[in-house]
Amino acid sequence: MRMIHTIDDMRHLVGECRQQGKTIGFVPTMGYLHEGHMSLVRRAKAECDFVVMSIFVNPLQFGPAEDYEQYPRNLDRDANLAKNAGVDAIFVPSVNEMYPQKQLVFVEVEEITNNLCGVSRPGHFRGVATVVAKLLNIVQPDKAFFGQKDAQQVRVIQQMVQDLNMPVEIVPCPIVRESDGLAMSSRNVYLSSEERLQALSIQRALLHAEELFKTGERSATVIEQQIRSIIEAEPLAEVDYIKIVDLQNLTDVSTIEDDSLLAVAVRFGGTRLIDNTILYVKEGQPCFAQ
Ligand SMILES: Nc1ncnc2c1ncn2[C@@H]1O[C@H](COP(=O)(O)OP(=O)(O)OP(=O)(O)O)[C@@H](O)[C@H]1O
Ligand SMILES: CC(C)(CO)[C@@H](O)C(=O)[O-]
Ligand code: BAL
Repeated sequence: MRMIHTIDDMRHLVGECRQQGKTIGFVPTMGYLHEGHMSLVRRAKAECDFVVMSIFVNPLQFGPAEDYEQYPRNLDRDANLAKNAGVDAIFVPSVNEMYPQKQLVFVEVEEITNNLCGVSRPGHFRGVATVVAKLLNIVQPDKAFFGQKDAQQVRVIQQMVQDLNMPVEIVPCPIVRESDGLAMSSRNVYLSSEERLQALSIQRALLHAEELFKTGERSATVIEQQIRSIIEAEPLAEVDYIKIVDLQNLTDVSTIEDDSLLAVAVRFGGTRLIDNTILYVKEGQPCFAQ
């Protein structure tokens, strides 16, 4: 596996792959790898000849009071995991390599960033869209793989690629969970054992919501209230949001008449966790993640 630190070297490697007629799959991450990331790699390997993973904690997507400095980092561990998973190259640029001077150009995705994490984390999606646009320009993949855990992020990237005519297919991949149901996240390492135990209420609440939905409940308010009461029964839980939104435009819905996203963000201690499930109304193909 190659470890690449500069944009020039990355472009050179990608050029070689192209000359050999290989398709390129790209898995962007912020590192501290877990099974969720590995599931993206497996999908990329199944669908592409050459797999590039980026590991870059992007300062542009963190707010001033957020955890940019504390974000867990361990390049040796990540490089080993990536190599064992069959990643062909990791792209590990420095902040200076990605932002050598003051960035004056940003990608702003409107409307679908006006809800959910876009409200709690002002500027977050501008930072995400901008760095993903840069990474896509550097790696020039045929396909890029994103986790459904960050459901709003997937929608934002899909919209960016569509509106800016970027020649890449965005592949959403299902949420991977710990055996007890907690969605895998690099931030789970921040949780104390008590916080972690109480965080299981998120998955319990989502499963309860799915059951309600399956038995015919279509009131978003009823489902949201029941989820809230399950999560808030945990003394350490502080709900940021619990929302059912339209799957395409991410606006609030009151009655679930179309495919919808049930998304939650909850803090346990200082750790903000997100999770979600899709409530499909339409028969047939899921339109968001397979
Ligand atoms: N549990 C998971 N299942 C599937 N995909 C995941 C999971 N966790 C992260 N991913 C995906 O991996 C990619 C990189 O995410 P990232 O490096 O931010 O990991 P993370 O664990 O989500 O970190 P954090 O939530 O703490 O920021 C994203 O596309 C993200 O959606
Ligand atoms: C897509 C991403 C790598 C951009 O920094 C990040 O938001 C993430 O890890 O989900
Ligand atoms: N997984 C999304 C990256 C972030 O939380 O900043």
